[in-house]
Amino acid sequence: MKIAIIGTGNLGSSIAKGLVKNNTFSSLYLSDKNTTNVDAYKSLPNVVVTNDNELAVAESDIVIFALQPKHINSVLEGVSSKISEKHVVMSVAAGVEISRIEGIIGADKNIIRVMPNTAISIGKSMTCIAANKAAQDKVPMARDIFNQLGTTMVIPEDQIQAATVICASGIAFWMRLVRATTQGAIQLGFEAHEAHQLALQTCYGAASLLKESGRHPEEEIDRVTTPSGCTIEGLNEMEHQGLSSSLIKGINASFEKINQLKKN
Ligand SMILES: NC(=O)C1=CN([C@@H]2O[C@H](COP(=O)(O)OP(=O)(O)OC[C@H]3O[C@@H](n4cnc5c(N)ncnc54)[C@H](OP(=O)(O)O)[C@@H]3O)[C@@H](O)[C@H]2O)C=CC1
Ligand SMILES: O=C(O)[C@@H]1CCC=N1
Repeated sequence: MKIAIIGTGNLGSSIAKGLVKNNTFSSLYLSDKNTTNVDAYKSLPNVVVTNDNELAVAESDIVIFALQPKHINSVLEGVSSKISEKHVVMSVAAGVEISRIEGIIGADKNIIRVMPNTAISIGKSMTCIAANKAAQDKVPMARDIFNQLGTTMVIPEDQIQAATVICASGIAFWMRLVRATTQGAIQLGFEAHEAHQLALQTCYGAASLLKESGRHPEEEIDRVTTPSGCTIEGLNEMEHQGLSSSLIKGINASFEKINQLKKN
C-alpha cells in the first residue's frame, strides 16, 4: 500500500508512528509545512518526509488528510488536480463533512471519513469509519489498515460527530479521570509517581475486566461494593457530587461544540 499523510501534527504523527511500527506500507509519504514531528522517520526505508503535498499525493494511493478544519479546504484545493479515481482520500478532520470534501475534489472520488484517537500511535485506537457512495467498496481496505492500529467500527456519517466526542475527545476525558485519581492518592499519602502507577494500573485492570469478561460495569461494581463498606460510601458520595452527571453533561457540551465547528 502506498500511503501519504498530509499534516503531521498531533494526530498525523500518531498515525505515522502506528504505521511505521507495523511497517505494512510499500511507501509512506509524510508531508507538512513543518516536518519536525516526523523528521526521525527520514532515514527509514520507503519513508519520504517532505513539504510537497502534491508530490505526496501523486506518489500514493491512499492519502490521509490530518489537518485542522480551517486548513482542509485550501490544502485539498491545492492537490485536487492530482487526485484521481485510483486514490482513496481519508480525512480525520473533526467536523468536516464528506459533502464538503466532495465539493472540492468531486463526488466521484473515493472519500472516507476516519475518526481515530491518539492511542493510534500505540496500536490501541478506537477508530470510526464512514465512506461516501463511491468508496463503499474501499471500506474493508480502510478497516484492514486501521484494525492494525486498534479496533474499527463502521458507522453512518451522521454519527461521526458523536463518535469524535466519545472516542477522540474521550482520550482526554479518561486522562483527566486518571489524573484526578492520582491527586486523590497523593492526598492519601502516596508519592506522586506511586499514585500515578496505582491509578494507571487500576484503570487498565478495570478496562481489561470489562473487555475480557464481557460483563456490564454495574456487575463489576457489585463485586467490589461490600455492604456498608468503603467503596459504596465513596461511590455514592461521588454520585451526590455529580460524577455521572458531569461526565454526561461534558459529553453533551463537546457534542454541541463539534456541531458548531461543522458550520465553520
Ligand atoms: N488530536 C486528536 O486527538 C484528534 C484530532 N482530530 C482531528 O485531526 C485534525 C488534526 O488535528 P491535530 O493533529 O491535533 O492538528 P495539528 O495542528 O497538530 O496538525 C495539523 C498539521 O497540519 C499542518 N498543516 C497546516 N497547513 C498545512 C499545509 N498547507 N500543508 C501541510 N501541512 C499543513 C499543520 O502545520 P502548522 O501547525 O504549521 O499549521 C500541523 O502540523 C483536526 O481536524 C482534528 O480535529 C481527530 C481525532 C483526534
Ligand atoms: O478537540 C478537538 O476539537 C479535536 C477533535 C477531537 C479531538 N480533538
